[in-house]
Amino acid sequence: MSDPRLARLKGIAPSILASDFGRLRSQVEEVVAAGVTTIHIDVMDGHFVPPITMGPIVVDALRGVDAVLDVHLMIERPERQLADFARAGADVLTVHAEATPQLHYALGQARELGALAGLALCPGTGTASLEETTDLVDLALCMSVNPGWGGQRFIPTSTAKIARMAAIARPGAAVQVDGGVDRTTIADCVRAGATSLVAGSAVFGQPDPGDAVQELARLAAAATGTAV
Ligand SMILES: O=C(CO)[C@H](O)[C@H](O)COP(=O)(O)O
Ligand SMILES: [Fe+2]
Repeated sequence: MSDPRLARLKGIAPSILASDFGRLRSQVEEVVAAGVTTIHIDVMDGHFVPPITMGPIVVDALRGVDAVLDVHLMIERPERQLADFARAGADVLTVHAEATPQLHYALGQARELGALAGLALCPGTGTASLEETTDLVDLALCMSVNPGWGGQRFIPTSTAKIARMAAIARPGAAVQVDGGVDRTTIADCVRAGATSLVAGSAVFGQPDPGDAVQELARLAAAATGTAV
């Protein structure tokens, strides 16, 4: 039987990186009330990418929110931290292929800890690691910017890569795109096969995040003729 969290991974996944951390919980509840079923949490360690953002205590602070907590680990050797994030309430643990020589182990570990396992690929990384591990991958993440910062421009070649990853991903897996997803890029991502659309600036950078998320969802649905 398919994990019920996979169904909730569909649609817009607001990234809290662009939120106002002084009122994090209420900002998250605002987008959940607007229909969102996934919250994207960007963890950066100052090594894999230069910035340092948040750790398990922020995941724990969002415990009980009515959404899948989707944790994008931009950290080196993520297998060493997976248990802490799982204990904090992560539903999805996404690791980067570039961050560990133990990718197969890390994906299996994420599942053993009760989370869905995600595999992220940077823009310069090919899809071979997804081919090798696809049976273990619940979420295939195509980075459409170089990881590390919100508010960057979408790299246009990403749409072709989304399609390649969607073709490799196991049936039922989420295909996620992250970086520069906004009103102008979202339709192409959906047409290419993305089922989960991370948006930071295009949601929390807007005057009304609830309205912004609903507009993005409308554009995504219009791109396929169905709701995503
Ligand atoms: O993983 C990330 C950056 O490394 C973020 O999820 C992503 O950049 C979202 O921000 P925006 O929608 O503003 O591009
Ligand atoms: Fe992210």
